[in-house]
Amino acid sequence: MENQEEQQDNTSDQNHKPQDLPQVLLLKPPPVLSVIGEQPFLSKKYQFLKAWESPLPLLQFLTAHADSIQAILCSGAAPVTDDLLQLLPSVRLVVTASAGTNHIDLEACHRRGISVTNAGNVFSDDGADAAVGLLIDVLRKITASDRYVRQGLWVNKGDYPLGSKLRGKRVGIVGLGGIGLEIAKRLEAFGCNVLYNSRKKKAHLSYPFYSDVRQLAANSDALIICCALTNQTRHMIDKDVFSALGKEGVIVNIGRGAIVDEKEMVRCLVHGEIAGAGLDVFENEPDVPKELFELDNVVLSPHRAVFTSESFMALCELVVGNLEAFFSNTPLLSPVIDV
Ligand SMILES: O=CC(=O)O
Repeated sequence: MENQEEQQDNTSDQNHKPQDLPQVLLLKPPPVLSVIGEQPFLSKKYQFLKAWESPLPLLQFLTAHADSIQAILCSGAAPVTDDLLQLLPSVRLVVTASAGTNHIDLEACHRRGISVTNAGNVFSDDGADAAVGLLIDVLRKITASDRYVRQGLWVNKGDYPLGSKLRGKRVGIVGLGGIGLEIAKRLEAFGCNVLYNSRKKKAHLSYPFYSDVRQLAANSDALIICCALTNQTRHMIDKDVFSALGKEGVIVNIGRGAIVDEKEMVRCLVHGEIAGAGLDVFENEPDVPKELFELDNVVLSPHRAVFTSESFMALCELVVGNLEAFFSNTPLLSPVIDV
C-alpha cells in the first residue's frame, strides 16, 4: 500500500477537482473503507460517493449522480441489484470486498457489460484454517470442555466425556475452490480421507468426486460447506443430506448460512439426528437460532472465518489494486466477470 501510495502520488493530477475524478459509489460503509479511506492518494484519484452521508434520500442521491458513477465498491451489506444498475448507466465495475458475490446480481452485470471483482484468493488460508479449526473443535469438544473447566464442573462432576479422533475421518468438502483446496491440503496432513462435491469434477485431482451432495454425505463422517451461495446451492444441504450424513455426522459451514436449510439443521441437532456442528455463517445474521446456544455439540463463530488482520490488509490492497487496474486499463487482479 505504501509503495502504491508513493507511485500514485507522482502520477496523480493534483489540480483535479473532486467532481472531475472518477466516481466510485459506496452504498454502505464496507469494512475496508476504514483502511483505504486513510490513503490520501486514493482521494486524489477517485471521488468516493458515500450514500449514507448524503442528506438526500437514496433514490434522489443516485439520480443526482446517475451519469457519473463509474464503479461501485461494496461488501455483503448492500445488494447490487439489477434495479440499482438500471439507475446507474455509467457503471462499468463492481468491486466487492468479499469472496462471496451472492449480494451482486451477476447475471445483470454480465448483461450490462459490467466487470466484477471479488476477494480472489486472499481468504483461502484463513478460511481453511478456520474450517479445520471448527471441525477439530466439534470433534474434540474444545470450546465445550473450556466451558466445563471455567464453570468449575471438572471439580464437581469429574472427567469430561471423550471426543472423537480426526485422523481417519472421511471429510466431504462441498465446494473445491480456493478455500476448499486449502482445507483438503490441511485435512490430508491430518490423515483424513478427502472427498468432494463441486459444480464439476476437477480433472487434475484424485480426491473422490461426488456430483450428488447426498451421496457425498452418505460417504462422509463430516461435511465442510465452503461453496458459493447461488440459486443452485440455496438450501442444498437439506433434510435428505442430513439424514445421509447420519447420527455420527458433523457439519461445518463457513460458506453462507442459506446454503443450509437452517431450520432443518437445528431440528437435526436438537433431536440428535446429526452429531454436531461448527458454524461461522447463518441465514439471518447476526441472528443465530437460540436453540443452538443450548447445545454443547455446536461451536459458533460470528462470520469471522476468513478474517485475520493479515487477510484484511491483503483484501484492502486487492480492492485498491482492482480499482487502479480498471481505471488504468490494465488487467483486473481478481475478476469474477471480466468484460
Ligand atoms: O464471508 C466472507 C466473504 O465472502 O468474504
